[in-house]
Amino acid sequence: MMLSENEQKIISFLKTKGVSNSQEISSATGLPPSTVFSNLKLLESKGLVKILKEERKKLLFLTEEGRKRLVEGLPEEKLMMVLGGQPRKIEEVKEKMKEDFEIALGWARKRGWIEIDGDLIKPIVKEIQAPERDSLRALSKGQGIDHASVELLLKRKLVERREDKILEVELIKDVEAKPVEIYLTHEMLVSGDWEKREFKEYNVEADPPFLPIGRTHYFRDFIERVKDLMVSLGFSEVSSDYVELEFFNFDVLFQPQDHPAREIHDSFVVKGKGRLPPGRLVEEVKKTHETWWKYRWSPEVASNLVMRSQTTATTSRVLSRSPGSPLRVFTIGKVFRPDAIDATHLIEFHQMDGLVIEEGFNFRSLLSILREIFRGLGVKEVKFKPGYFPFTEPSVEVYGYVDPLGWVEMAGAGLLRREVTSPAGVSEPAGAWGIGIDRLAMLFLGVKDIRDLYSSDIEYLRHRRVV
Ligand SMILES: N[C@@H](Cc1ccccc1)C(=O)O
Repeated sequence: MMLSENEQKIISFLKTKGVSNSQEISSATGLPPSTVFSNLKLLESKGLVKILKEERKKLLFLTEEGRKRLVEGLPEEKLMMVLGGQPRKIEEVKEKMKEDFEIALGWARKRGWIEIDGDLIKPIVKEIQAPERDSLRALSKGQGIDHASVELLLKRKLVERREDKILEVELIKDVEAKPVEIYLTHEMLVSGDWEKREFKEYNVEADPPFLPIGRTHYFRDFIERVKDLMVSLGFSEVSSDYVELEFFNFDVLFQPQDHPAREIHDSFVVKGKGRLPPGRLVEEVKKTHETWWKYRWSPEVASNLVMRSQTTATTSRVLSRSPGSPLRVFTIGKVFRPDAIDATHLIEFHQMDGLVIEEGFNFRSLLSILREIFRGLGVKEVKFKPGYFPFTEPSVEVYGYVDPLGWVEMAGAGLLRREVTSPAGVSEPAGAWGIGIDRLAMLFLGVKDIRDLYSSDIEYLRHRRVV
């Protein structure tokens, strides 16, 4: 029977134990777990060991830092060495300890090992022993440690919890193995020695170690695809900040300050005030509100800051720059609204707003663009219902048909009112819409809980199939 050096190491350890597991074998032989796995699979295929159990467990591993500290000592231990039982100048110690100085000082003080006196560090105790060192040593030998010690090591980032596979195995056949070579070396070739040696055979069926590859978050990916679609329809992307003036989130969009329409959806208020934009726009907006809504428009209210509650705020910022025509822009990003969080509601979610300004643009052109967008998104049938938004007239709600749910509300849209375009100096007709992106993503990606769209759980993301 031909056994490699690693296989022999494992076999001789198993001879002493009979039954063992991959973790124990790894710490006893010093072989990394992935090597132990592949060799155990090999040994199984040779009929020497039997795999009794294969399970996944969260295990503690020394971090790189932990391995370093195990060998070199913890920073506070080093500090005590540097002091060597004598008071020493802070500057001098700092010089010697370099980047470890701060941490060392913190822990040594916390443990009551030193005291600071003027510009001196004085040792208080002689015998020092950081308990972490023992814990690290025990762990590296595969021994268990108590809960408090684990917590301490985790806190100091000396260990981390990782999920790993464990194989429980039994030695079922005793073998006297003769050594085989794993590597064909330059020397063997030169001397011709290779002819006399035996080499380890390849096992193409052995499990390789699992190598996770980085990839884009699936919701990010979906958003990118929506962007691609919009660009392919001739739209350019625009964006603006999450923290927004009420002015752009509401006033420019003709939502009066003293009207319940302002609270058509609640918004998060941000402390402080923003600055209204220079130029004629503020005057024009004030005039429009006072003429049509008949109240005294307040620049104070308009300067309040909110977390934008709709990406239509970005649209109103574009308008405020009197962009000219023809214009086709879109924006996709987060909006914020207070709500009770559950499987279908979050306090932050995504919208995709669009704006078209074009000579001759009308309601029919708007519906046709919306049809085109939804077709591009994979929604085959759409239906329009009259709707209401303070800034559009006429307004529609867009419903899309999705199996097996039926008709689902997906967007709001309309032609921007003169009261919105005129103050911004836009004289051509303009169409706008806002599409709820999370809902769409959930439907297309088969996600049942909206919170999963924002998940950072590596296991979940790794195993999620991208549709
Ligand atoms: N901003 C509106 C949607 C909308 C955008 C643009 C035009 C009309 C409606 C909402 O959040 O509900």
